[in-house]
Amino acid sequence: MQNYSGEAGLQYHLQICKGDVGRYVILPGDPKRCEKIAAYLENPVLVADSREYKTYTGYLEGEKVSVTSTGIGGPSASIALEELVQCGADTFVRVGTCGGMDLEVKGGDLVVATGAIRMEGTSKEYAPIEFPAVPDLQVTNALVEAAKRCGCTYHTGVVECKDAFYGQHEPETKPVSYELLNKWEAWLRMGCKASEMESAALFIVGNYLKVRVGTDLLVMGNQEREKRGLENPIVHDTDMAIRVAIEGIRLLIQKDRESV
Ligand SMILES: O=P(O)(O)O[C@H]1O[C@H](CO)[C@@H](O)[C@H]1O
Ligand SMILES: O=c1cc[nH]c(=O)[nH]1
Repeated sequence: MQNYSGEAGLQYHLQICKGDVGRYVILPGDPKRCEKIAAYLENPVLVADSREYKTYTGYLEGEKVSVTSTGIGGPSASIALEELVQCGADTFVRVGTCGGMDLEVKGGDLVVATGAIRMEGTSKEYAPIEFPAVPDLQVTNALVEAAKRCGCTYHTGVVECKDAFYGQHEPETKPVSYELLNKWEAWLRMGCKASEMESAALFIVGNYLKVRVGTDLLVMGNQEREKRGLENPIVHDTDMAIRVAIEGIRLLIQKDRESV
């Protein structure tokens, strides 16, 4: 590939090299979430800050663990994953926010994704649409176990990924409202838990690159509950989702050590 970075081994967008990151990487969307996550690591160091990609590296259980923000949407998330894998990372937990869809999913709950609807563009540039966007089973099991240990209310199930945030929240205002509304109704009928933007691309790129990817998400609110006049708490605090991701990584480190 053309070397845009000008320096051997330096990744063009993330501005990181081999050795800068650990095998395990936590992936928030928002760069501002990186500090909060890094605070759970031992001796965290900011290793790069480039575009929407901020990277910290520290330690958990004596193992190098990193945090890299992916920005919003599949295009930037896929770049982050590709460049992190080039630097030796192979296990990823996306820790993000989402909007609840299923009526049982309330603001403040967590969702651990068991699959993602590919209503975004990036994953289609990797794999035909028939290929499902599924997370790694070991990472997903670790996140479920972590959610239990953290004592939070969590749901497992399929999340919807799209490119237009306002297509989710104001579908009736869009020229293609007929398509957005009909598909949304189908996702609800299929029991989809929540809507967010990056997991489908991360799962598909993860499958392609043969690395492990899983997702846990804070539910910020639920527009379907709002629509029906049901109680609809709005929650912004991502701390529990972060703690679940950290505990999930700890469990994976332990399991990976046992299996060598
Ligand atoms: O909070 P993050 O991780 O950014 O995730 C969600 O928030 C953004 C939209 O507000 C999208 O990136 C969506 O997936
Ligand atoms: O409703 C929401 C909340 C977070 N992220 C989304 O994509 N949608």
